[in-house]
Amino acid sequence: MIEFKNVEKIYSNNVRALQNINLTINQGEFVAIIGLSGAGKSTLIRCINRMHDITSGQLFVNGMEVSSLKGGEIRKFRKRIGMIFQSFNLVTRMSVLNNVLVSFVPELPFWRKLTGVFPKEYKIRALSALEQVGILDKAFVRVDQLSGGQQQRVALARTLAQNPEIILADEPIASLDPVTGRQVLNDFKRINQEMELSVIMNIHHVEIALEYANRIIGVREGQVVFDGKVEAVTQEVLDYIYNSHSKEGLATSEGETVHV
Ligand SMILES: Nc1ncnc2c1ncn2[C@@H]1O[C@H](COP(=O)(O)OP(=O)(O)OP(=O)(O)O)[C@@H](O)[C@H]1O
Repeated sequence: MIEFKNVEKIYSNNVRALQNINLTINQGEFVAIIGLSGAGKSTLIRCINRMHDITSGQLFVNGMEVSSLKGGEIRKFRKRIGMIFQSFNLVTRMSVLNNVLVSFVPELPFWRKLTGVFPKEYKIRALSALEQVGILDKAFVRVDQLSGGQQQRVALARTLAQNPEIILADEPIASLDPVTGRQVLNDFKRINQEMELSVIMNIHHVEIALEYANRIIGVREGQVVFDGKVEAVTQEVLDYIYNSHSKEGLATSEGETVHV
């Protein structure tokens, strides 16, 4: 479970990227965070794995207060939270398998780090992660020979090899065409359902967010202005999240959370 309690994030340039964030995300949810560019979506996601420190309030992940973690604790904590980026973050001149194996490097003893020899058990875990995303046959292919969609699957496999409880995805399909993007999100959805992994994803394509997520969080000017089920997202809600609706307020028949 992820809990934000009155979270605020002010960057060093005094930009208040998040304010009064109160959210509870249960294990196994598939959440899409939507909002205009600059609304605070990436900041919200990146506070969860402490890529950014919050300024005030409290943020808990499975009961652990994220701000209180130190040194090695942060490393261990991050292993439980996979992160997927728009740009895939792969080493394109290496093979698919080696890109997945790289995620184990911090766990290896020094001599193995030097020799680059991975234990069999790790190779099996890496291969099985590739199988989960349907690209086992590409294990020995160099990443730069793959399509964008296949590369994003390698990134997902690298994350899955760590057995995470949560996957944070920052615009995972922004570099892909809509058809390939949907194929990648089909993997996210299947993994979310089969493994009960939580998926929290920032996304600009609203129609795709509504198609894949179970819950939508609308962020506007650093605040959560909508939090509810996909079915409750009306045009009026979208207009409000995307700023074209006045700040007068918004009522939903579903009793969803709407902050004004
Ligand atoms: N490292 C940073 N230092 C200072 N200000 C930042 C930093 N990162 C983001 N901001 C500011 O914080 C606000 C929220 O940015 P954030 O990247 O979270 O928005 P976003 O909704 O993810 O936008 P986009 O959809 O364009 O990625 C913006 O005003 C942005 O300029």
